[in-house]
Amino acid sequence: MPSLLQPLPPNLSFAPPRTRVRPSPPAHNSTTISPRSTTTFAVKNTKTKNEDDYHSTLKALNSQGRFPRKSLGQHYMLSSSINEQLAGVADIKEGDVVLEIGPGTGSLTNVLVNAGATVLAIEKDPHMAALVRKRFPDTHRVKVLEEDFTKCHIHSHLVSLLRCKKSPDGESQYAKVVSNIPFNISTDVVKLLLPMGDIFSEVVLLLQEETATRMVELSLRTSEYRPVNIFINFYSDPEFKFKVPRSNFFPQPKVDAAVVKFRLKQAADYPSVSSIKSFFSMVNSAFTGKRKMLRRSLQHICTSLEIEAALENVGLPATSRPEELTLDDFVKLHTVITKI
Ligand SMILES: C[S@@+](CC[C@H](N)C(=O)[O-])C[C@H]1O[C@@H](n2cnc3c(N)ncnc32)[C@H](O)[C@@H]1O
Repeated sequence: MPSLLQPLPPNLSFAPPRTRVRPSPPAHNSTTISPRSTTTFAVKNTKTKNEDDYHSTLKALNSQGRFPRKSLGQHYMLSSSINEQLAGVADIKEGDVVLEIGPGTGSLTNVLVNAGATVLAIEKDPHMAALVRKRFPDTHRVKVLEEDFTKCHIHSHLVSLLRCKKSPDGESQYAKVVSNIPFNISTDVVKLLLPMGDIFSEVVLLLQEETATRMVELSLRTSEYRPVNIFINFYSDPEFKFKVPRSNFFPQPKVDAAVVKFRLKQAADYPSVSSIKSFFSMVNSAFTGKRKMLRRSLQHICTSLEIEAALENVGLPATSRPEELTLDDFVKLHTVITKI
């Protein structure tokens, strides 16, 4: 069986970085590292204290003799100040329980632990999981699970961790999620986490910028408007926090990133529908078939005449298409249709 991560070929090991200090402005510099003379990874506008992260990230990778794997979305964060901002967005403080998906070299984990959190870190890459375990030997502060997040039973892991942390007055505590996740599992992560308002109060994710914008902006009446927008707003209040230029990652991705904070709703605050499963089944059907009118795409639920009547009943034109309906409109339509 080939190793999950390919060892660095000898001619592709990371060379010691060359550092150029710009004379102006004095507080900022530009550091350039060349794994090969033909390839250049540059970190611009990072403050002097972030150089540590830059060097330690490469040192950690070198210590494993590993080259970042594209299939695992391994773009490591080089700026400790961005990691601190991520923790700040989630307001991490002493005693918090935090889930981190994909800790990588543990640079964000370190910031979370320094802020006082207990971290449950889930890492798919066995080499990186071993690295994080070695870096944080205190298993009371950092618990590392070597698993694929999209397949693990996160709910049971978190529930037992939170039970140990229950406050003396018996009040339940909520965990938080803070993660720089691989871009290719963003939608899966959001779909898994947002309905968990019973254990998480907020989910702070570093996402591809385009995905972040699409998840937060409603884009009603555009082809960008999808069932996932209905899903996100059903379970949370999303907020675009800040953009992260691609130059802050190693290796540098082809796109910029951005931080989104999802404040999770609790079940009592979800829009009132008779069945969440049947609601999302209707929403998904509504969006099948590009630019189809609802009176056609929902025909498997009831007749077109009944759908037209239901649309008019909730104050919408009989010719409505899914991209014209807000979450509230879908909720009202579902209520009327399920009574037919
Ligand atoms: C974008 S890197 C971020 C690493 C680190 N958090 C940082 O900020 O430098 C994504 C990390 O997620 C891990 N990963 C990829 N797919 C995963 C999955 N399905 N479950 C858990 N971890 C995964 C990768 O191995 C990698 O360490």
